[in-house]
Amino acid sequence: MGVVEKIKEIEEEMARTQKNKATEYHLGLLKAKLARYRAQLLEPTTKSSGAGTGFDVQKSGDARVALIGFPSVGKSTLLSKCTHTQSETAAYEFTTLTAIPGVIDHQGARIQLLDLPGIVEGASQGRGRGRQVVSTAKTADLILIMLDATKPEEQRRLLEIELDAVGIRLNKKKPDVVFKRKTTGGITLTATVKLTKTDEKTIRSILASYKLHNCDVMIREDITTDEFIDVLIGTRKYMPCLYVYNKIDAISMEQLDKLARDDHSVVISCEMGLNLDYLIERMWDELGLVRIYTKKRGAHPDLHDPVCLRKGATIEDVCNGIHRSLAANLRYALVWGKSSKFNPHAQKVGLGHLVQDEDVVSIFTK
Ligand SMILES: Nc1nc2c(ncn2[C@@H]2O[C@H](COP(=O)(O)OP(=O)(O)OP(=O)(O)O)[C@@H](O)[C@H]2O)c(=O)[nH]1
Ligand SMILES: [K+]
Ligand SMILES: [Mg+2]
Repeated sequence: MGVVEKIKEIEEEMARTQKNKATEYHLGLLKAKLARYRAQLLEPTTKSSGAGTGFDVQKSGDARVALIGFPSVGKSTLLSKCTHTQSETAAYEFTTLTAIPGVIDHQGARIQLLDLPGIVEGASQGRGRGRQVVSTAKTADLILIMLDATKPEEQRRLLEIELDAVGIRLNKKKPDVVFKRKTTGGITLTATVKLTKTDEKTIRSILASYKLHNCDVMIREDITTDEFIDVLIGTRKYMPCLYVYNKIDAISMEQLDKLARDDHSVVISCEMGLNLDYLIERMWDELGLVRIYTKKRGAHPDLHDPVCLRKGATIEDVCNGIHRSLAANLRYALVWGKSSKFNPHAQKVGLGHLVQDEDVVSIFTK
């Protein structure tokens, strides 16, 4: 029996099994087994099989955003509207057959927007170009799930299931669990909070099913069994995501109002150019980019070409963003702006100083 059939069999057994306290343990084991088979499916078996490898598109700019959706929801139309790149659009499905990159210039930052082929149900099990699409999506900093506002709401769930099956966790934080393999000493399991969604017995048997007989596990959050399996598998990707409902020109105000209510959703019409600027603003916020303007001694800061970094960046990152030998030769830096203790005056800082959006930085070398 192939892996796909085994997966199907387990899924059927899970669907047949009623969820209650008595079956919780058995379901936990099934879930662990399922996760193992899915991981196998995603590993390339031979070099030429292509499974697990994405489209070969060079990363460029300061961040990458990937467009995922069923066919004909308007992904290529969005790329063509927001960037200078034209991607073929048409009323028939699977118009786009490869990854097409475009660039959005926004507030001095360059965001790469990747148009991708539409995916179909079952994509995670190898249907269509699904696996290639999702592997490429994993290389992005933000996912835009594009949906057709005129289609049933269920399409969103179906897409989420596909992404979940390949280990992409949307808008979720990594579970707060410390897991350490050892060579001897058995299993030490501690929980600093009360576990209400799973229990010690389930966790121990899952560890056993993974042949993990020596390890330290410290659980610091009320996790589910699935979240524990994610920690064990370790290759999960936790990614921010916006749900973009397109074609709002074709729905009623009542429907629109309902779709726009969700925290992570943005409603647009590519064809009518509605709300596209707002979508870019939201992408900017989700990406959490910071712009740092550099200033040479005695000159005005360069406001046209900032160094773009992630929230949490330090002076060291700023140095590396300018030239790779700079950090090693830093004497000190002067910083003006929100991160300066003496704002509006400059503060003298070292490599570890955290910078903030729109800071101005002068670097002094040895
Ligand atoms: N009514 C309406 N139609 C739209 C809108 N945006 C795109 N379309 C139409 O939707 C159809 C599909 O658009 P595409 O951009 O090719 O969709 P896609 O998601 O790239 O499709 P595939 O590449 O086949 O997966 C085209 O006929 C577009 O004209 C919109 O905002 N409103
Ligand atoms: K299309
Ligand atoms: Mg397309």
